[in-house]
Amino acid sequence: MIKIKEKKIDSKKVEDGASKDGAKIAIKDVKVWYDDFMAIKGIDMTIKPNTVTAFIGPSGCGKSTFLRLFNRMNDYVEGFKMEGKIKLNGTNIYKDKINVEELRKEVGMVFQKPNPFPKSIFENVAYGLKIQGIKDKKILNERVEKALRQADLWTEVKDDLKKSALALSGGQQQRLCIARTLAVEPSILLMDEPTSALDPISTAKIEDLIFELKEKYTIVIVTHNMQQASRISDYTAFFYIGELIEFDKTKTIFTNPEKQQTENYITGRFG
Ligand SMILES: Nc1ncnc2c1ncn2[C@@H]1O[C@H](COP(=O)(O)OP(=O)(O)OP(=O)(O)O)[C@@H](O)[C@H]1O
Repeated sequence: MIKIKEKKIDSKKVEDGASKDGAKIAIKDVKVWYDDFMAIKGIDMTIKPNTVTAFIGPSGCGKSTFLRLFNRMNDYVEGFKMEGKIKLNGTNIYKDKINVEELRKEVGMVFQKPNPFPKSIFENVAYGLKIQGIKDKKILNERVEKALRQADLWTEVKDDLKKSALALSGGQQQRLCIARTLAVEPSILLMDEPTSALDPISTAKIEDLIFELKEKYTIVIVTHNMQQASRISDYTAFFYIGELIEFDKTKTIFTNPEKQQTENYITGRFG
């Protein structure tokens, strides 16, 4: 739940996903600067609940910057400035009084390189729950098991929960990081090139997982892998030098894009 001033978004509304217009995330005329450099040049986008949206585009076009806006990760970057509105379930997340910790519970993030803590498998998944103040062993056990099952890792690690997370393979570590994110029960999952450090088998596992997770979550993924975008996403956004060139159903983007620039990019003519 996101707390803004005294107002709360009730969890039913969050689960159902959205504001009156059916948007899970509604982005209106968003601009971003790093000091004087304009990295995002006025973007509108509507992301629907329980969909997978892929962000594609050449290196440096602003995909990660745009993704990181959704959980206010750019706030830490020196020189960062943004204009415009981003509404999550109808609530503007750039209002001063927003509770950023609550926002990050709602909007989980998985990074390019798996980054488990140097702790046990159990402690990694329980971490966010303990920060929330959950101490009851039974509840912790249940939530850890649930998250590991959701991340399709439970059968592989259930007898080794005390083992160090660092002893897992890269692919398992990435699923552990997904479990750690899911444990605090977000409704949006942001993934910044989550499979780029993984082998093809681990990548396929994560892709299958993304497909299953969209039943419960709204997923936004940055990927350089065009086949991956076409395999797993419902919608694709093509960015180029800070602009959103085209945003449409993935099938349309990959079979019948409106813009020549999009076609050039997806057919490998540049980027
Ligand atoms: N912390 C920062 N300070 C200054 N400029 C930045 C910062 N982060 C990103 N930029 C610039 O903003 C632009 C967009 O970067 P961003 O990382 O969002 O692109 P990207 O499309 O995700 O790239 P990649 O695919 O290589 O990860 C780039 O020109 C980049 O150099």
